[in-house]
Amino acid sequence: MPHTPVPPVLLGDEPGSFRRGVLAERHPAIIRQVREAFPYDAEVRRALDELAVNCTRGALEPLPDEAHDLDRWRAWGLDGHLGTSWYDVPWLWSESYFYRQLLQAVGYFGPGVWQGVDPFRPMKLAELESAETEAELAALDDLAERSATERGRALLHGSLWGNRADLGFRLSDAGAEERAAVSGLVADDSDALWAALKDATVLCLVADNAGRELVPDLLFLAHLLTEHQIERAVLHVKPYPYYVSDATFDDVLDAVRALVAAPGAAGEFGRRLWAALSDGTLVVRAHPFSASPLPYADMPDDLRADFAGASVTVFKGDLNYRRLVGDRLWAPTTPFADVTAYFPGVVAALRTLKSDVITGLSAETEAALTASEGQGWRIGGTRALIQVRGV
Ligand SMILES: O=P(O)(O)OC[C@H]1O[C@](O)(CO)[C@@H](O)[C@@H]1O
Repeated sequence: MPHTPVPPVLLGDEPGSFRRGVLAERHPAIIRQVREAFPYDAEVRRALDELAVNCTRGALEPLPDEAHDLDRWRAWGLDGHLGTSWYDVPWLWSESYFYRQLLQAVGYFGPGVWQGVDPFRPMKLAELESAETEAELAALDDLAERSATERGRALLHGSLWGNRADLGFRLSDAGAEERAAVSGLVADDSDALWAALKDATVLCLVADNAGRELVPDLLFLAHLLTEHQIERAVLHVKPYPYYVSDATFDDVLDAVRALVAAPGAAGEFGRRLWAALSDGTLVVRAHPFSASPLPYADMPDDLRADFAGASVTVFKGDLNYRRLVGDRLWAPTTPFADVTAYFPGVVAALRTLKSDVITGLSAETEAALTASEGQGWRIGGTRALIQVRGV
């Protein structure tokens, strides 16, 4: 990035900022919700209550000596942050460690009966089984009449706007679901994406949320496989529950099973996905780095090799975008190509805007957004983009 000034990494310390609100208000709200999700025993409830106090008023505490991933967190910088206020370490670090500590509190890593029980599963399932999801699946029947090109474009946009479905975001912004999406994209490289997909063999999709985002992601992959636009899809999910609704392998199975059980075109998509998982043309990976508190510029070699082997890698959602470009307050006109120059191969971002980080806007777009909304467009979840580098 020869000419791009690099702003500092975002912290959550600025009073009144969206980021501080996430740490000070969203995190305790998530703990309250988790506390009600299952009949947790007294030990778990106590651990959750302690975390609720610690994460808003205290400093980062260590993981247990026997934690299976202690060395990994140390390699990611744990020792340098212990004893520091949650507000004074990088925001991404603070958020990621919060979810790791939440899973510790509920006994997710065991030993014990709560081992492997996703504390967010009731919320995820409620969404997957909702009337909204049912209506979205029923709408697939109309798509069947359209040309493959039109279907592809509709499914790409379904996957993009599926990113509005984010249970963590809705928890702290109750009006998010009702606010109308603004259909014009703030950046639209979709032609470049289709051009890259024309000669593609392998597509990597780095998933974001389960349920109403993962379902359209899977539909998009099924379409590309069915139309022989790609030979293989690699779906990266989280290795454990994270940011409330982020997709894990269990969520992939729930989504595919829901599709298979659906009537009409949705059921056909489901059977296509089932077959693709069985024959290895759809592969799911849950790399530990997918839930790391670090930007993708710091990814390990094996993950880099995975992305390098893909014709195109698509990053879904706001958090993945923050990690792709670096969690920094870039000037909005900073070229997306500059901040992703480190990435091996063609990379695309499909994201609705739910945090301050943004790159790749034209000066005109930034001026128009700011004139109409101040800085609210950055975090409101009503705006979206498709950005591509490397075609
Ligand atoms: O599900 P997404 O799109 O990654 O969004 C995650 C949300 O959490 C945040 O990281 C804030 O915690 C925002 O970036 C966004 O509101």
